[in-house]
This record gives sequence, structure tokens and C-alpha cells, in this order.
Amino acid sequence: MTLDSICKVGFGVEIGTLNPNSPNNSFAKAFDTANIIVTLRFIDPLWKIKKILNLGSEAQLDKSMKIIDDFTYSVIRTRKAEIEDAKKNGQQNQIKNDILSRFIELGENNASDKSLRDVVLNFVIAGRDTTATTLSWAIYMVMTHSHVAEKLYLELKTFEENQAKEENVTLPQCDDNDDPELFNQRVVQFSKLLNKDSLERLHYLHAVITETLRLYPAVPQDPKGVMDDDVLPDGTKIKAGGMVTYVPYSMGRMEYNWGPNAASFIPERWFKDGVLKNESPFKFTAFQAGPRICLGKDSAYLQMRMVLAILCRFYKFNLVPGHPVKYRMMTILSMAHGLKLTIEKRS
Ligand code: HEM
Repeated sequence: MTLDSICKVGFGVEIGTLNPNSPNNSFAKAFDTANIIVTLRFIDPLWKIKKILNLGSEAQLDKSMKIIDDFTYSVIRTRKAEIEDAKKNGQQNQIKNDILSRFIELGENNASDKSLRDVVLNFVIAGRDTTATTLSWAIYMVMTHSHVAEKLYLELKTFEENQAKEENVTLPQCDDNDDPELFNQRVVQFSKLLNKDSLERLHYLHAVITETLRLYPAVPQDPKGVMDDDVLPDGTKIKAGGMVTYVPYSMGRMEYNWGPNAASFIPERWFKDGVLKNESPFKFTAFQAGPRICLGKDSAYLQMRMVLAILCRFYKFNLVPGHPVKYRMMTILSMAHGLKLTIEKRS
């Protein structure tokens, strides 16, 4: 879902990986393969030799990159042609709103296809697994904290009723969960009430997402290479060629920062006197802080609120008994064995 979404936003393409009728999407598969192989380079000291000899994982990476490049370059050419046509015909309002079109339109015409490819793929990398993995952890947190699930459900039901009243919408009757047609109608109706402004009203949902990111930050550690000898503000000397890292995973669990209940999942900690509060990004570091703070933070919250609002309004989740939930410490804090669960419809 997050890949479909970022491809739409990034290049204006519906790749439809969730469509049950579409075969395996070769771009999606190649993207996953390339992502894994590039990450494994960090722990495979032989990768450079394999690359020179075009062997094993590096040969596979080459093949995957070809599929990714063919797809990306063909979209770049299409968007460039569309924009040129629109400008020639004075139809600038016909230009699409995706990130690639914006980059081409806003004077990046002279940017090479390769640099446009890098921009767009950077967004896909930054915006896909981060939100996907956070959604998994959030669902896990909700289903293992029943009072949170109930409080969230109540917020969503109340929101649905108030929003429908405000927009003069009649909600379909909801006492028969076994009628799939009716159930679908209700989900669609609820989804139509969700937009950027209305989602801002769901404060408890926001706190659930933020509390999830405190304990399970999608980017668990964020290392930086040192280019030149330097001295940090606290006097620590660092040498060119070394590494400096900050670790959101540890910082989110430090009692020094969050008090004695730091290890517990408590969305209420994000409220002060009943009002949602913000923490400094230098304390809550899941999105980085300062000039390199995540560019997609608002977009990530929007997407995650939208998905969780629909899922938690209409379903109750239960972990498949015995399924192990553990993290896999790679670039992204994903679940080592995925999240196997059963769902129950809610009225
Ligand atoms: C839960 C979701 C997300 C988390 C936790 C997250 C976290 C981060 C972090 C920690 C960085 C800093 C990396 C560094 O130190 O250079 C970053 C950068 C970035 N993120 Fe996100 N991100 C999320 C979602 C997204 C989404 C949805 C998008 C795009 C729509 C996005 C786009 C970017 C971009 C473009 C950068 C690079 C900014 C720069 O280098 O100036 N992110 N993100």
C-alpha cells in the first residue's frame, strides 16, 4: 500500500500492487531485491569484489537496477513530454501534481534524467518502508493494549458521527456486519470523511502514532560519516573518516528523557492538561532534527492517520497465537517475521 502511494505521489503512476488481479509487479519486486542487497553491503566485506566480477548478489542487483531504471526513465520521459506539450499549448493547469512533475516544471528541466531518477527513487526509499513499518508496529501496539484500542475506537466513532452531522451525510445502518456490501459502503463512507483538515481532529490517533515512533522509530539509528576533523559543541573531538551516530531507538527509551515508565506504551504522555503537546525534535528524534529533518514528516503522518483511522474504526486485531514479534535491526526497524494477525469486524 505504501509503495502504491509513494509511486502515485512521487511519479504520478498507479502501480496497483494491491490489485488482486494484477500479476507480481516487476518494479516492486526489483525494488525490494535491490533494497535488501544494498543494505547487506554494510555487512558483506566481499561485496566490492563481487561487484567487479559481477557475481552472486551483485549480479542480481544489476538485474534489479535495470528493471528499476527502465521503469523510472520511461516515466521521466513521459512526464517531460507531457510538461513540454502543456507549456506549448498554454495548458499549465494540466500538469500533474506529482513530485517528479514539480521538479521538472520548477526549473529542473536541465537536470539530467539520472539526477531526476535519483530524486524520485530517494523519495520512494524514504517514504515507503518507513511508514509501512510504523503502521505494523502501531497495529501491534494497539492490539496488545486493549484500553488503547477501545479509546481509539471511541475517538473514531465519535469523529464519524460528528463529521457526518457537519457534512450533512447520512451514515449507512451498521448492525449487520455479515453483509459485505453494506460493510464496504460503510468503510467507503467513513473514508470520504477523512481529509487533511478533519484528520487533524484525531488527537488520540496522533498520540498513538507518535508513541509508536518513540518506542519503534522506523530509522532506529542514523549514522553519519565524518568528512573533516571537528569538535562537537560538548568538546568531543572527532576525526575525518570516522563515524558519528545518534540512536533514536535508545533515545526514545531513556528514563532520563521520558521518566520511569519510558519502556511502556502510553499515548497519554503526549497530552498536557488534555491538550496534545509537541516535544522538541532533539528529544523525540524519530524524524531527525535541525536542517536535515525529514521532509516527508507531515505527509507520513497524513498517510498513517488515514490508514489507521480506517483500520482501527472497522477492525479489531488479534495476534496469531505463538507468532513471534521481534525487530530486525537493519536500516529500517522492520518486523523480523512480519505481523500475523486475525481480524474481527467492528460495528
Ligand atoms: C514514519 C515515517 C518516517 C520516518 C520515521 C522518517 C524519518 C526520517 C529521518 C530520520 C530522516 C533523516 C535522515 C538523515 O539523517 O539524513 C529522514 C529524511 C527524509 N525523509 Fe523521512 N521519514 C518518514 C517518512 C517519510 C516520507 C513519507 C517521505 C516522503 C514523502 C520522507 C521523505 C524524506 C526525505 C526526502 C528525507 C531527506 C531529507 C534531507 O536529507 O534533507 N520521509 N526521514
